[in-house]
Amino acid sequence: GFLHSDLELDTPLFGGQAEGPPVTNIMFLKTHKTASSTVLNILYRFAETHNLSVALPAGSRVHLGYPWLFLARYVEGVGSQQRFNIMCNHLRFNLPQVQKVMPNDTFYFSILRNPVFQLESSFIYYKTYAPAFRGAPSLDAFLASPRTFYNDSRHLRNVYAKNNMWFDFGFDPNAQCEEGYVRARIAEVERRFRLVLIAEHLDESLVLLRRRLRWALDDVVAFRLNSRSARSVARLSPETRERARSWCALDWRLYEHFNRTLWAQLRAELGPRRLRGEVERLRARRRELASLCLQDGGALKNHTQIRDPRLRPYQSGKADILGYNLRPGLDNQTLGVCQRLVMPELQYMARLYALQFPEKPLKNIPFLGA
Ligand SMILES: Nc1ncnc2c1ncn2[C@@H]1O[C@H](COP(=O)(O)OS(=O)(=O)O)[C@@H](OP(=O)(O)O)[C@H]1O
Repeated sequence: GFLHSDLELDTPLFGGQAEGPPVTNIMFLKTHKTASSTVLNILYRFAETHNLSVALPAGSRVHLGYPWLFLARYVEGVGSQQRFNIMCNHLRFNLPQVQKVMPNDTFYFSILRNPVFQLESSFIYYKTYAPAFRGAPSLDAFLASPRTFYNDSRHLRNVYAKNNMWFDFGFDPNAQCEEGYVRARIAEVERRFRLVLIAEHLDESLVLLRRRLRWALDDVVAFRLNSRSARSVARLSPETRERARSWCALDWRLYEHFNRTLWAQLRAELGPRRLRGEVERLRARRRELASLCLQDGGALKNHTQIRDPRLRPYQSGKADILGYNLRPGLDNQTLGVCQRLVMPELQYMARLYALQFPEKPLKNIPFLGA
């Protein structure tokens, strides 16, 4: 049918440079509020369609011990099975423990977002959860006097309020932004992570990811997941943006560095013309899949508008998290493909858990009333 009509989609596109089998051992450090759920969907789909094992949270847990530093025992089935192919749920990075779960040839990658917008998204999403945000009437107010609100930097729920991406990499979010320290940590990330995607340039990032993993085009096509309605996004004044950059100075340094290296790699490996062509192919395929799968031309829907409860994303804080309705009347095979493309993280995790551990109790997704 339609999904398999374009043979070119399955062939490598990068000439001799893409030789070899697709990479299947992958660790994605899922940072917070950075488009990481969109990337996770890509990895879950690849794992499911290629029958790969995923290092899923143990028991009823929904993440890998976050915000505690990751430990191997947070993974379901660790010990009974030697190693896993894919690891991509939220965790705080801790290399020696990750290595107990993942093979030696694992490809490590992650994603960063401009810390100003990452913080703004976190503020709304964790508004009622993080004590530092709970007391602040707005992000402007929080940043005008952060120490008033962020008065307990050791509170575990405050990890979302300062240098949260730096924290996710396993580093101290309250450290001084001192040159030697920052450079040493960035060098550490560079040594381990073969690629760091940038949310602002996600399509360019995915072109590079696809090249590194030697995957087919369809493997990296994804719809935007976990986005907020315009109503729940705050407009920030230039002063607030500047304050966010200095409040999250460690995140800012990390972001600046990897934004620069992403573009250096794109220039060196593809060049502007080829990159434009690849990005356009990715977007064209996304549009094609959107018109095949999604109702109303792919319009984002709030949770009351999403008919199928299994496709409703988890709601948090003051954020209005959007999702999609599928076109009615899809044949079974197309329906399966489309459902996987729009399935929210928690539901997809529960699905993979049930497939991988049929003997264990199902993951309970409380907001679905399951
Ligand atoms: N394709 C693409 N390009 C750019 N930005 C994107 C994309 N997909 C998701 N997003 C935005 O990422 C935010 C959600 O991030 P996460 O999925 O990492 O959040 S979470 O930590 O897993 O809850 C969320 O940001 P906000 O809308 O500002 O909250 C999404 O809109």
